[in-house]
Amino acid sequence: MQAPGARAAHLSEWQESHFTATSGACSAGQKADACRAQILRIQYARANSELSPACACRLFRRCAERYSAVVDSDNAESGLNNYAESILALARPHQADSDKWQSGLSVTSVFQRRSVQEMMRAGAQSRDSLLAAAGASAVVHTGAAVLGPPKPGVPGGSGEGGPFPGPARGADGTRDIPAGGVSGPGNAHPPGVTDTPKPCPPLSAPFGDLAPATWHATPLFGGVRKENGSSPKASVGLSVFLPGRPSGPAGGEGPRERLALYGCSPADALSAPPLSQALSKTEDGGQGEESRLPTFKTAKEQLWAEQQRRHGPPARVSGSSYGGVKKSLGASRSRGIFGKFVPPVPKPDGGDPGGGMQCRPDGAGPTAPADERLKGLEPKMVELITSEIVDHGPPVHWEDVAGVEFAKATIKEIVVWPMMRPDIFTGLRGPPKGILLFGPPGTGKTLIGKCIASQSGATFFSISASSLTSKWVGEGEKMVRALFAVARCQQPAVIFIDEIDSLLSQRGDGEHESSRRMKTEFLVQLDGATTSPEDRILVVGATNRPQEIDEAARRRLVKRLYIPLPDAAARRQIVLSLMSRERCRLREEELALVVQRSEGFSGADVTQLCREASLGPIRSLRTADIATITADQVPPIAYVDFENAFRTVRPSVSPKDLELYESWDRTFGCGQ
Ligand SMILES: Nc1ncnc2c1ncn2[C@@H]1O[C@H](COP(=O)(O)OP(=O)(O)OP(=O)(O)O)[C@@H](O)[C@H]1O
Ligand SMILES: [Mg+2]
Repeated sequence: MQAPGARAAHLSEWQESHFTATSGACSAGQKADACRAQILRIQYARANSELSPACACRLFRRCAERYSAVVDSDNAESGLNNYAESILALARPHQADSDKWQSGLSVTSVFQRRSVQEMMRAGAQSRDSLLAAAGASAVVHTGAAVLGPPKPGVPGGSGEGGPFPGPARGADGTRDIPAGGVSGPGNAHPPGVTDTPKPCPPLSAPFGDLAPATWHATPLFGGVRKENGSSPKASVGLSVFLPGRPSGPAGGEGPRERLALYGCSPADALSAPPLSQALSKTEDGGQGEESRLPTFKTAKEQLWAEQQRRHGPPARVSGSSYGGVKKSLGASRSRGIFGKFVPPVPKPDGGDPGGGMQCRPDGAGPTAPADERLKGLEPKMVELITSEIVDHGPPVHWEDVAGVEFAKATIKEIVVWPMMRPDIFTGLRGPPKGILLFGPPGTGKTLIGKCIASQSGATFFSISASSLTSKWVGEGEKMVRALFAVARCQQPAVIFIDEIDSLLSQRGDGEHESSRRMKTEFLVQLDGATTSPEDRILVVGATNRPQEIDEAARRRLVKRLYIPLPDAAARRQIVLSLMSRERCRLREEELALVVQRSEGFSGADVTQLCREASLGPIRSLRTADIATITADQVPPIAYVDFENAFRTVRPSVSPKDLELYESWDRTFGCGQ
């Protein structure tokens, strides 16, 4: 017996949960919780003999009815079953991600699970005792009765004959006991078979309905009210993803139908996300099923299989790794699915945009170039060009280059537009094939080169002439030939030669033989590239010593653009751009002062000035503070830091040098 105090507390709990379960102010979840708590309390009270069996049974039934009304109601406010609906709707598309995914749970297998059998036994036992006490007229021992929720819409759907909901009810208020129905509580067979066998409702497909068609499969997890095959769940699943389409049973579709419905090709489906791979294994084996289903292939595998089917065994590396406008030739680029070497040139028949280099079957590298134009070149050299000379730098935009508006406009006209509309830029309008960017050091010539690389969409070969002369001593001549040959195979192409003066300086008596040969070769190639009308190769040279360039080369670099020191607006743009990445408290008039005082600075000098100024706030700190300070505690850059920076940063270009550039520009330049 309980103490009076404990009993009082017990009573108040009863009242409280009864209020919660019936109150209109409580949410459906709270009501369900209260009902569950009440059921537990009834069991507890009955076990302590506080309630008579009949009373316990009555209370239990009422409570269970209330509970199932909440759980099974589709009403978004008063019921919980809407959650189940949405979860099922969410789960359904994941099944569609993979053709062969299916749950390990099926109508048959779920009843063979030990946990389900234990539940069935326990449920049947307790129901037996309660129903017996209440004098119920029918006993139902079907697995579906245990697991299946009551039928909303059927009065007393939870079963007036007991607390456990059942799948079907006869007109007399007792449950249908199917023919051949399972009679024992521990029976692990599937639920009863109806007299007229019906196909499985397709909606149970997400949970792996693989039961034979003769089973009248009662939905295992509730919520499906109609069992006539036109379940609302099917339309829920489809209406989410296929608005406007006639809803039909999703589970009944074959893979092809589903693919067609979802508007993707089988190839798309094969390249489905890894989720499909993860789901491709059923929970409890399902190996037998797996062997009947089409094998899942990744897009890569499929591509490889198709290539093998079409072209036979791989004698050469596929060029399919080339894809974008900017062709990938370098070491850092994708090298195809199995290939070690990415051939740099297209097949002569044009069928394969990237193929061209024969690979040894052992994958040890290229043997002989397949393209006629690469014949006679050392494959090693071709590969060097493709891996080292093709540009890989971060993208540079036109806005990153401050000032030099005329040069930028001209380059756009010569490089970008002809690439965009080669049909317009023909004949007289044909773009020049050689450009020379000249001007004082640090004015952005190399930067412009990088910008052309990013923006032109052509294959961009960037080489420093000094590396040609120093790195490949004695081989420079071959290198130059290989460079132009590869570029010819990779049209449209831009060859950017930085410090071109060291390659094309005036030929003199004291010159080394190999250097002279290389220079001659360059001129020959430049001539070929610039005179051949069908070649779409642009050579861009940059130099800060234009006066040293051989006149023969100068003639071939027809557009000679002066890249001068930045004017005030350009200097302002550089400062603003650099300071925008830092914490800086420069007022407008202070910025104007910085711009004014940096007159005569090159772009590189202005950059250096800003670097120096940015160190000012750090220098103002004590050494001890530097060790402990957080990044946000560093004081912002102020005008005083620029004042200090001006003490150490001076212009790198002298007025005398400037005079030389301007005079050369007046003589040979193509500026306004
Ligand atoms: N017009 C500019 N706009 C923005 N930044 C510039 C500009 N000019 C120079 N710079 C800055 O100076 C740096 C050096 O420029 P760059 O290497 O392009 O000069 P360069 O003209 O090629 O010099 P050199 O003749 O010595 O090779 C750039 O990385 C950039 O930070
Ligand atoms: Mg440079």
